[in-house]
Parts: sequence; C-alpha cells; structure tokens
Amino acid sequence: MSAPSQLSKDPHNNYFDFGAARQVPETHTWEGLYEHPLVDGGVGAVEDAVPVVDLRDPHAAEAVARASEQWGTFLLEGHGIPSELLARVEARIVSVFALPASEKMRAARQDGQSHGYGLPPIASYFPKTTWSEGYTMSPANLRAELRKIWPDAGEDYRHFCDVMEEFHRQMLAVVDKLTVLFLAALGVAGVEAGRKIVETMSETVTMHINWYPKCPDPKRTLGLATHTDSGFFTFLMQSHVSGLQLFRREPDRWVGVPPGALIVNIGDLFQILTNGRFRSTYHRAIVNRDSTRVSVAYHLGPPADAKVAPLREAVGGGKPAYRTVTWREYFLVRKEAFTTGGSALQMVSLSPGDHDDDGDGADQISEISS
Ligand SMILES: O=C(O)CCC(=O)C(=O)O
Ligand SMILES: [Fe+2]
Repeated sequence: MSAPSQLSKDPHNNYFDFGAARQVPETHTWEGLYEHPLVDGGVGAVEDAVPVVDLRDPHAAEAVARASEQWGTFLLEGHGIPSELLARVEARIVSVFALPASEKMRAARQDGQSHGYGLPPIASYFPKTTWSEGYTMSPANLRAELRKIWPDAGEDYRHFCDVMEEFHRQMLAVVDKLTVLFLAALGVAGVEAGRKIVETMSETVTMHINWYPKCPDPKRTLGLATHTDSGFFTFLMQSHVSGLQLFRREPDRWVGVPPGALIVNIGDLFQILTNGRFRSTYHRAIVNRDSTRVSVAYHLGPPADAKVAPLREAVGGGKPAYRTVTWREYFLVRKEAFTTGGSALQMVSLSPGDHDDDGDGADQISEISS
C-alpha cells in the first residue's frame, strides 16, 4: 500500500475538488472492497431483508428486540416525520456542500475537535481518503457553528438552521417513542436506570451530515469506511440513492440497505449496556457514478463522562460481559482498535474471571451514572 497523502487528508491545507475529478486518484483508491459478496437487503429479499419496525404496530417492542438482537439495524416506519421535511433537510444540506471551498473551509474541523466541516471524524484512522465530505454539528450550537460558513447570517443561513432545528425537534419525538420500545424490549421500562438513560440522552445529540459526490470510478473507492457507531443508537436519514451496506457473517457478505428509509443502528455502548444482547453492526457507504447522495447520522449516547456498564436486568444471573466505560474513554479504545485493526468491543470485554475495577461491586454494574 502506498503512503497516504497527508495533504489531501488535511482539510486545513488542501481541498479535493470532487467535481473536477475525472478519475479516482491513488489517495482515494481502496483495496479489497469486494472480497465479500454483495446481496440485496430490500423488502423483497427473503433471507437478507433488513428488518422493518413500524412504530404504530402494537407489537413494535418485540420487533425492536428481534431486530436489535439479530441485526443491530432496522428500517423505521410510522415515525411521523413528513417526507416533505426530509426533502427540505436534504436540499439544504446539498446547498451547504455546493458552496465554494473557501467558504466551507472557514468551518474546517480543527485537530482534536469533534465539530466542524471536513472529512468524517473516523477518516484520520485510515491510510486512504474517502469519497465524501462531512460536517459534524450539535443542535445546541447549530447557529453559532453555521456562522462560520455564513458570517452575515443571511437567508441561506436562516433556512439551513430553521430546517435542521425543525428536523431535530421532530427527531426528539421519535427518539422518545423508540426509547420506550427499547426499554420495554429490555424489560427495564419502570426501572431507575432506564429513566436515567432517557433523561440524559437527548443532551448529547450530534448530527453528522455526509455528502457523497458522483464518482467516475465508484468500485475503486469508498464513501465512508467500515465502522460501527459508538454511542447508544443512531438514526440515519438518507436520500433516495442507495449506498449504505451492512456487514453480516456466516457467510460473510455485504447487505445493501434500500434507499430512502429512516434507519436505526445500534451502537457499541448500547451493546455494552445490554450486556451484548443488542448488537452494533459494521457498516460502510459506497458511492456511485450517476447521483450524489446525502445522509444525516443523528447520534445519541450518554454524556461523555457518564459511566456505562451492563444493566443489572441484562446481566441477570450471569456475569457482565463488558467493563465499565465512559464514552470519552471508549473513543480512545476505538482509536486504538482502528489503528491496530482490532475490535474496540473486544478490548473492553471481560473474561469470566475478570474483575471490573470501576464497577465497584454488583450494585454499580447495572447503572449508568455521571
Ligand atoms: O451515509 C451512510 O449511509 C452512512 C453514514 C454513517 O454510517 C455515519 O455517518 O455514521
Ligand atoms: Fe455509521
């Protein structure tokens, strides 16, 4: 593998003009992308159809449990977010990425910062660059953040912020509904630990918007590198263009997720909280020749320094499978895992004889506490 181009990975020094690219340069060429077969995960597929949960279904909690245990991903229906709003979100996102490089670069993510414009946050762990641009923002500081791009706070600024805030407001209602189902599925609906999870999660919302330009040679490159989401769970809104693929084992294969739906992904910290019952999924995004694609990953998790350990109800009479971690600590573990090619969840798992130094005995293990 050739040495990575530091320049093209550094949003402060360089900007890759996707619109002008007539081929995929070495810096953006990924090897081994098609080692495993690709299968269709659409509703018509029999074996590999990605599960669907309809929030209006009286048995939705059971469907959520099954999908979270067996897939770690499901398509969400009956969420009540008007498709007209989702179309406006998409249009406004397209308009941000269409701005001249010099304007976008005003918001470039600085080293060590989680928010800002540029390559997706996980890009720095990989030797090659992905065929995408991203922008990470939190609803709490959306207006201040976007002033970097639009210092005069004109009409485009107001339209973007208004639509993203409306999206956030409507998403919070969906988060509430889905959290009720998750807690019911886990049997902790009336339990203190469950209440704490719900109370703290909405404070941490981060929105990561992704823009995948058209690509002259899409098989040679990747839009977003293979990863699991690290928090509790993520909603993924995507445009009507396919690109998301889930990794499934036995046999190893990539399952193409149908475009257009709102998707829910279980994250690593939820796998820890549920003692491995709900599972996070490896996923990636590919690009295509004819259409640009947009997605919004709406990430939810605990406050950065809250201790997360397997819930008592999930451990039952058994042993905790994971040690206590905070999201902040887990990011460091994840960085090491990306760098060494290991699994972050494996690195925080406990063997039967291990003691959880931070767990402070059986009482603490089943809690999330700040
Ligand atoms: O664009 C996609 O389909 C995937 C996005 C994603 O996985 C993420 O931002 O975490
Ligand atoms: Fe993701």
